[in-house]
Amino acid sequence: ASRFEGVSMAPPDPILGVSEAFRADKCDLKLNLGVGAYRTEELQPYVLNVVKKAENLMLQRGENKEYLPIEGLAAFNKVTAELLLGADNPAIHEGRVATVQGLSGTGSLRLAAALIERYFPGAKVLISSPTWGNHKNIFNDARVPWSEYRYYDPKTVGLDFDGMISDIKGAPEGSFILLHGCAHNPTGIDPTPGQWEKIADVIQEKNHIPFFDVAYQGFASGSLDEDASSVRLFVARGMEVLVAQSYSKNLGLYSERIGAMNVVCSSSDVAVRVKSQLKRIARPMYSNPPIHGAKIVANVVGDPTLFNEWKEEMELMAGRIKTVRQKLFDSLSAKDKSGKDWSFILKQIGMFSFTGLNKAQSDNMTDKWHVYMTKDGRISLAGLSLAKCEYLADAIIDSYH
Ligand SMILES: Cc1[nH+]cc(COP(=O)(O)O)c(/C=N/[C@@H](CC(=O)O)C(=O)O)c1O
Repeated sequence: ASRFEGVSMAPPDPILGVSEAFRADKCDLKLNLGVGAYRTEELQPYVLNVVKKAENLMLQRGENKEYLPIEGLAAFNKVTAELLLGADNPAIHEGRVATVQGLSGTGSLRLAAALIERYFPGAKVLISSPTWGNHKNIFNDARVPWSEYRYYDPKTVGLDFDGMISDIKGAPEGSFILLHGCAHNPTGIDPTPGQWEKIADVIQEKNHIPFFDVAYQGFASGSLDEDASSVRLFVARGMEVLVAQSYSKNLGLYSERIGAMNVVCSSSDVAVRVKSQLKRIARPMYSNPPIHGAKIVANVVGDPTLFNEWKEEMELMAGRIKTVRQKLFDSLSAKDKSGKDWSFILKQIGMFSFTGLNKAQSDNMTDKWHVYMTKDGRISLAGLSLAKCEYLADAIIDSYH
């Protein structure tokens, strides 16, 4: 008998497992609205033109394959902090930002979780209810206790702002509050600028530490600066802030695993020490990060022409999702005779729409209509074409009623 006999079968991942089921489906009507990955109107994966141009540049220049430093590519770390905070941000000029290249958003969140586990024993992380399917796994595996703050209100299909504020107020002083910088996953519901001000107030009052997950900068509104405004608000108030970044969606670098962990500290002396400890955590975890994605980001942002072209392509991607969102709303409104108000779909932002379908109804979407989505009722509009909106509306209406 095997020595690994005691190893049980792990359950499929709630998000990435959906793509596996989709691939196994032979029906040609099938629709993958599971993973948050952009597809074109032809439902094909999309490699941005600027990425291809940057890669051609890199090939011409010839690159060696030497190890990167533990903290990653310096040119990348510079531009990623500037993209997030604005190149003129005083925190950057005062050397108060500790930035380490991470294995995309997931790896960056994991680095932060390890730092919290090591230096804030007993501290809790508060995460939104609901939140991205992998947040709980990351903190569980890093042995960081977490609890939830109210976020989604099924009655209004909107933000339970009062519940959110009271749960953040009620948390033990000095808790980490995990916030989605923009395009909240899975609800697509973001606080208004006024609500962000109040969230910052209560976090400051309670001496909590804000911890942003920024996986969609530029992808939500189409503007890099607008989508970073929540983070910049907290930094402008002089708060110390943790920010995990990902270039999976906004630059389409999903499998390059390129992201960053930024810790905005109150002094440069502290930032230097924090960075040194992030390196100490990274070295035994994966030693040093992959170069290719970091070079692409540094080359795209470092060249004004490529940078502008990237911004145009981001607006195109965000724009396509907005038209698909509108078309889905129009199809649902035209077809549904029940008088249900579907306008919540238009109020949501980013890649996802939180349909309110429960698990059984989501199962019906898959079993009967071959529409693949996550069981919390989330659909990725990035995987939807205008041509398929009517079909999807039929499936949703059939599953709802
Ligand atoms: C909020 C959020 N944070 C971090 C990540 C991690 O992405 P990375 O590729 O590690 O940078 C994702 C990915 N979300 C999509 C894909 C996934 O689940 O991994 C999703 O929600 O479908 C997020 O939606």
